[in-house]
Amino acid sequence: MKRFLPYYQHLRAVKWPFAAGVISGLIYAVASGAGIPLMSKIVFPILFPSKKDKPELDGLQTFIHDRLSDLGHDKLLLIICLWIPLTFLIRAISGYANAYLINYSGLRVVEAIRVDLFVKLQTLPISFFKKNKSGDLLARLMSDTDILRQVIAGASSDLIKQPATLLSSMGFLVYLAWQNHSLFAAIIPLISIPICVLVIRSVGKKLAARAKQLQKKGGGLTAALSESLQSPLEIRAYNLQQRQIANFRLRIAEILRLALKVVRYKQAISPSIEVVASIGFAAAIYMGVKAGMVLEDFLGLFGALFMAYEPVKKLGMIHTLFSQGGASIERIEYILNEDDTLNEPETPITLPPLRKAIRFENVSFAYLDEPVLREVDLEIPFGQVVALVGPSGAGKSTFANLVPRFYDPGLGRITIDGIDLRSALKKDVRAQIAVVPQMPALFTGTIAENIRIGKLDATDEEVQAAARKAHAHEFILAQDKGYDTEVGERGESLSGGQRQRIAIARAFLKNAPILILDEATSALDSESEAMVQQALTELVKGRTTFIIAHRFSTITIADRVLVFNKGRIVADGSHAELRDTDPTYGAMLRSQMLSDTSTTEAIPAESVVQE
Ligand SMILES: Nc1ncnc2c1ncn2[C@@H]1O[C@H](COP(=O)(O)OP(=O)(O)OP(=O)(O)O)[C@@H](O)[C@H]1O
Repeated sequence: MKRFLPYYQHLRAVKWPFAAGVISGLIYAVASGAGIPLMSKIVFPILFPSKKDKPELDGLQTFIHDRLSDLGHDKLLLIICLWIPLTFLIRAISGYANAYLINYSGLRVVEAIRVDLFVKLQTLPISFFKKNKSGDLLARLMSDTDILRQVIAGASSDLIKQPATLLSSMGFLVYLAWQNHSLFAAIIPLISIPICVLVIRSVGKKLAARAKQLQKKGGGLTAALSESLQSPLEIRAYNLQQRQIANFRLRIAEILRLALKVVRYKQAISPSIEVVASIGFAAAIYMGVKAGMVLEDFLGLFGALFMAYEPVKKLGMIHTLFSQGGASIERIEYILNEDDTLNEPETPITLPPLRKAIRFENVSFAYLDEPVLREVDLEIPFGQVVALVGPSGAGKSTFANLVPRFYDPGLGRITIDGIDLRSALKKDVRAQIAVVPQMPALFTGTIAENIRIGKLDATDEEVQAAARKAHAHEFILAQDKGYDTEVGERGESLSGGQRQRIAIARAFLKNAPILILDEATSALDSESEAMVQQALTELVKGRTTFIIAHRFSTITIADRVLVFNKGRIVADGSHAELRDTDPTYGAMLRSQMLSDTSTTEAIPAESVVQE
């Protein structure tokens, strides 16, 4: 329960509906807790003949009793017959208002938590997404917050109403007992309430453990599902359907097993409380009769006891809800409390556009323990086009990813015109960089909207000019609706080359002084390849460019080549220099020529590098 308190701060935004909800809960409690037993205590004895001459009443009760008696039997009967539905009407309206308003407040809380989670996910470093599966994160954002909504909505409406009902009926019981000594013995069965609490606590604990496992498995299932939905090609190409189905069945069966356990514990609470309560009732009857209790007193006692056990039962259910919700809170907090490992500086320095050079000063970096970049020390003057080559896993992408601060160096520093990247805001660093990834992501929306990502306020003319420079204009016009063509979820309707050209158009539009380009490893068709090549030649002009090169054709547009091997730069120079002086690079080129001189334009660089 304590764990949920911080989230109730979101209620500040809905304080009035929440307050109205609480007040209706109190009205509900008074109407049901004290109203009904009160009727049976004061009113029914007037209407129904009893063995007892007159009920024992206190001053106020006698006053009410006398006024009611003065009305006459028939009139009173009419009033009571109206009073009963009226009491229930008040109970119904206040109960409804309470449930609606508290649910509304609960939903607003969940809405705020979902937004907080999303905001947090936008700021977390890339490393967080590498270590967590997107499906699991999705489950935390959607299913866990939904469970939280159920908890807040389910619990909140009762959280005020039920304790208030319990208190009012218990207060009434104590009051009755105070008035009538014979009742004292009869309220002793109330000690069965603590027994109920014990039952609730122990079941709640078990339920919490199972709920935690269940939510975790649920996250795993969503992750597996999203993986499966994202890889239809591989699944079919490798005939993995049966394996996927078997895997899915296994997960579902495990989830079913855990879900049933949760249901068992959840459903056990109410009947257990009823059994304990029925023993309490039986004890009340026994002790009441032994103490010489009269029917009117017993009716009052019975009503109040009934009203007292109902909230205990409901509170038990709330406890189970909180136990289940605790597991979700834990999973939500995993995201909310994640530290941003790429801290912003306390007093950020304004980063002017790059004019002179980017420097890597003795930079080393490790994702885990093993360094993947070692003592990299170099300067890249403004406007230089640098090709990064070397075997797979040599550290090329890691090197390029340090420039936009996707990661920070473990040792050493990277500067732009002498300013350490870590002393500027991440958004300012990234504003200077355009990135064209290997498989550019296209967002849901039109082609124009996808290009406009480079500059959100770009005019249609600017978008088209960028597309022309990227050699994308023609194929865009050939689409059904030209620039207004919707691209699919992952841009599946476009070819790899077309997607790259849209990403290049984005980069043209962004017009940033630094460009990072990760070439597509898959071969583009020769026309697309030529288009991309032409677009790139244009794009790199006047920008400091890093190209993770997979094609030798790319090296021809580079001023400088960095050869990576096992995290070190083992050769650094122009294509011509390295070709003549560096044996590794020379070997790379020779192997390429040996492999097939006719396809030199499309041979992946790393395929010819021997470690
Ligand atoms: N997020 C990560 N967590 C842990 N290790 C990683 C991570 N990303 C990369 N690595 C490891 O770091 C090393 C360098 O990887 P990097 O991607 O920089 O190589 P690369 O030269 O770009 O390779 P490729 O050409 O295949 O993309 C590899 O051994 C890789 O397994």
